[in-house]
Amino acid sequence: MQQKWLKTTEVEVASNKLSFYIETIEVNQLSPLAFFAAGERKYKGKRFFWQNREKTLAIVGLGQAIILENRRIDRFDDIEFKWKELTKNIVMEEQEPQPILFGGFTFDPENVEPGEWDGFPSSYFTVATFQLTKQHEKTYVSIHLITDRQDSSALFDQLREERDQLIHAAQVKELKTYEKPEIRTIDERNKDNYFQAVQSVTNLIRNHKADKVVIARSLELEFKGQPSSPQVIYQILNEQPESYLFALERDNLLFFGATPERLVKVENQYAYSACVAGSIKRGKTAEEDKKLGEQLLNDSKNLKEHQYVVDMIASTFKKHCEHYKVPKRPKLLKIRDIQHLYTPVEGKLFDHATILQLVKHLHPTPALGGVPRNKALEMIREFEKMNRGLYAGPVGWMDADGNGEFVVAIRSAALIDDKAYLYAGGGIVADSNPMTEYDETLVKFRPMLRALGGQIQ
Ligand SMILES: C=C(O[C@H]1C=CC=C(C(=O)O)[C@@H]1O)C(=O)O
Repeated sequence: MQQKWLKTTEVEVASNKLSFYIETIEVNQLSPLAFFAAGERKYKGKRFFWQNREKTLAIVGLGQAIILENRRIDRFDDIEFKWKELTKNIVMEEQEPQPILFGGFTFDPENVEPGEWDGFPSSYFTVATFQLTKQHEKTYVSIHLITDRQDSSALFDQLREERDQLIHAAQVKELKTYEKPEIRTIDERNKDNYFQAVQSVTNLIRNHKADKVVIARSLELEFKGQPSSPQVIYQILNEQPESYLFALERDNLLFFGATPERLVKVENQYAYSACVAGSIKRGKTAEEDKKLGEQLLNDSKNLKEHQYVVDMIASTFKKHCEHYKVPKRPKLLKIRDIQHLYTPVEGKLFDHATILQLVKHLHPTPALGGVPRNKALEMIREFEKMNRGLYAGPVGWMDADGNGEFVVAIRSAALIDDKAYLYAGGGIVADSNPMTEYDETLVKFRPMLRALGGQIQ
């Protein structure tokens, strides 16, 4: 095992007498998934995984140096405040990977529907005890210890030993291939309610009660046996490498997915977002695919759905940026099962603007909520009759300098013991048709369903 020592940093955390110890080493040849899997025995339920769309960054977390969670109305501000407190004395060198806060915000903290998300807080973030960062072909492993104990050197030595064991396990074991899980049953939960919800919402939109509302539904899969987290992450790594891949464990729940949709990325006070709304399937041949793409680019219903998202994201950038740009027309975003209308938006943030303030104001965009936002949220609560949990919520990471990236957690599923819950929805406007919307959810279920060993049509 070749390792290059960087340094150990001790930082006093402002008001609560905590110290934040950080030690980072550079390591050779380490698969992020193998590192994640090395934590199976000791850290199951306390891990996360991230790979960006460009595949220039992978982050894995094992264990929890600290958990920041809340069930508050001011949930974004609360997490931001606590993270700033924790990190305000941290000074890192430019090339050094920083400790990151990883987690997510649920779609709607006011939703009280019982189900698989019972007990889940409306914000859930952690700093990992062991953080692997793979960035531009270099891999680092950091230890984070946040403690109020004065005599933590023995504890830190123990963590060093454990880190070396984890690295060793991840390096020497052959890169494992995992079978797909075996499904026993698939249940289209509340299918009748979905059709009714789409119909009722369409009628309300026609009566000018709202302009657009996104209605979703879920599938329940039961497996023969219990799939493991590395097993299902392996499948999305293989099958959806062109998407953002994320996985977050909390006790026996694994929320994971492969989303095409960035909510916001901030790098050195520049912000990047993406409007992704309006969909059509992929063609079986290149010719058919091109035709379908052209059809989508000229379809007034989809263009309308898309424009609501562009207007909202542009107006948020206007409030937070010195300058920003939005292309006039959408392009196509083609991923394995589906093509979307896509408009990237970018801008230079004002000095005081932060990634979490952008997340707070952007979520939910009309790609997942609707227009007007509050009316759409009320209608989703009334008609959807399910709790989205983290589905369609912001999931991602940020560092102490305020850089980070959050995606919209669609094309996702919650895996709990021998069951998985898959989620998909679509934008409803005045000329929506329930059967077409239903078919679109089938296409959107496909990536997660295939990863979990099933298929539709
Ligand atoms: C709500 C979902 O997709 C959104 C993102 C892209 C396209 C969408 C659409 O065309 O309706 C949705 O707004 C989902 O995948 O569950």
